[in-house]
Amino acid sequence: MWVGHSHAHQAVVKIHDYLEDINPGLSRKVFGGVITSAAVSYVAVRGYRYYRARRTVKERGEAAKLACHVLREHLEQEGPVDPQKEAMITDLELSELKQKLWKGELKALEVLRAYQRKALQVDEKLNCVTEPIFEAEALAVELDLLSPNQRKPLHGIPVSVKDSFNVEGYDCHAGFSCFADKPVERDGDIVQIFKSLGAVPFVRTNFPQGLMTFACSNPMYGATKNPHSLTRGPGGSSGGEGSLIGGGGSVVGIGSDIGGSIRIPCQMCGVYGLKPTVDRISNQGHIPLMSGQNLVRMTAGPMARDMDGLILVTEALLTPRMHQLDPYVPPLFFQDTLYEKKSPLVVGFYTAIDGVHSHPTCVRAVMEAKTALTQQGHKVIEFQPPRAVEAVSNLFMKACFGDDGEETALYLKDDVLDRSVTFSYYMGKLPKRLRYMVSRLIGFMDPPLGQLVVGASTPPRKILEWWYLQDKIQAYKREFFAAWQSRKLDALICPGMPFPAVTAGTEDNVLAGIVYTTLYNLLNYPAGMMPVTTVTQDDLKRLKDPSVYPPSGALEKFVIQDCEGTVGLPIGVQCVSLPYHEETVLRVMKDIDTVTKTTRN
Ligand SMILES: CCCCCCCC/C=C\CCCCCCCC(=O)NCC(=O)O
Repeated sequence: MWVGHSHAHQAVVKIHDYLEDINPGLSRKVFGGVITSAAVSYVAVRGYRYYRARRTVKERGEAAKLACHVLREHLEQEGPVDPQKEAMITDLELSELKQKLWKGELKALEVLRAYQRKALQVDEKLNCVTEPIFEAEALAVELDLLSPNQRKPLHGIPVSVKDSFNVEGYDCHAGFSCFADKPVERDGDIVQIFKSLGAVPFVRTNFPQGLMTFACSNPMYGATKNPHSLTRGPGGSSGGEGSLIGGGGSVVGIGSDIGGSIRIPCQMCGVYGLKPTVDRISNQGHIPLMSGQNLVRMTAGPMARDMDGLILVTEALLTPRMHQLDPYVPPLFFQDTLYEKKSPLVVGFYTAIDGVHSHPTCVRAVMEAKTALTQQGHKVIEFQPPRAVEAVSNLFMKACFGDDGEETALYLKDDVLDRSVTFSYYMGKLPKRLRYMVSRLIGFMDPPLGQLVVGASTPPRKILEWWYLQDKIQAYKREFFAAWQSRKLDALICPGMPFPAVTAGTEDNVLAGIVYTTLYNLLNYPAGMMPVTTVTQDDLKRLKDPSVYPPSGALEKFVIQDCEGTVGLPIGVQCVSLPYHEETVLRVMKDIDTVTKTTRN
């Protein structure tokens, strides 16, 4: 390096001397000209790339809108519809819909049409659909030709798909223009499995740029709204799914989660979802962001409008076919023995994690779930996860942001940046020492967020340090399991996010809330999220009482300030069990749902 540098230096000196010999002052002119042209070319190239990216973003967004318009026109041309029948179809719970399709009382095509129309209608209000999947029609027509004994478990069920999963013939770009307009050749595994089960993937749904935030907006498709309050966000990153399902435009969908992306929108939009153990459901064919990072891995999972729907779909998905497509999915199919076990369970509970206070409705939701489980004969005992904020900061954040945000920055180079990612993008751009100092400053205003950002700002630098990080994660997993075992737990209930949906675009103010969900990605425990209750006026009174909800940090102050208009917003409970015990998670969720569904305000 030094040798090359010294050669270059000598060459410059020689040219300089030569030019000065010809004409004194000429070298300044020549070098000045070279530097100016280099600078102008650099700015021109970057400017052109940015212009091209803006054009791609605009055209991609317009193409998606046009695709929705084309479908709308196609549906209108089909002639008169029976709105009552369509409303009956889209109001059915998943299990009822399945029965009617199985018995032949409903045709796959008429169910698809009802959902296409409903999804477009919901999308007009919430901007949750990115584009329709046109091949759905041919699939439905084919399904209607099958004889009854050829019907598969999810025969004719329409499924919405988060845009970050591969769908043959469509691009998969996560909001980065460098990936736009490059159609993929193969469906992602989970899409393939849904199809092989007879389901009909029919629309793709919105997400935040780069997927690493719980907002839901990107430059191509804009921001998605919450079905319960148009000024609030749906959560993310599977926010398009949450919004569409919560708004009634889909009965079941596919999301992904590395830090809460399935569970957060479930809480914010009042829907049901399951983040499985890594590799219980194949992840092949999801956009490969952070894919070389193996310490905390992204996982695909189902989201549904009702509890029985979530169970039905999970049971259907955990088939031998999944293992055939991806041999790294263990050959562990739906375990009826766990789900149907009659003996009472020991369920731990906590209402808050030290350092990040829990909104009174979130506390009440856990207590209502606790009462429900006790009524069902389970034993519910207190449990506090050890060192949660510290573990997420020092382990999860180091693993997930250990590249200094380089991967995202690479894809975003000269691209259009969405407002939802500016904080992490520019934090990544800061020189390391400055970033560390800024993180410390953030810590004065918002201690848990400061801790998280310090974690992200001090990643492992050498391979040996990565090994040590892996060791520390294993050690934390053992520590958590020892605490779990000491209480003889089968499962755990707790808040999934310690506040309801926040005003759209303000998610950065409450980032520290992610410790509630990311903990179970770090541990790789399966975790489900389900609606239990809604915010009441009385909860808001208690929110403003410092003895109930101390305004100790920036997050809490923001939640109090943002609480106007939150009455009626859904709040859920997170249910957790040991790795590969998805069936226990579902059993606990079902037992809570059986009681709380009837009394939900
Ligand atoms: C390297 C620069 C430092 C950046 C510091 C950023 C601090 C941000 C704090 C918390 C953000 C963590 C967000 C995690 C959200 C995960 C969402 C998710 O599960 N995505 C995966 C998916 O959609 O599949």
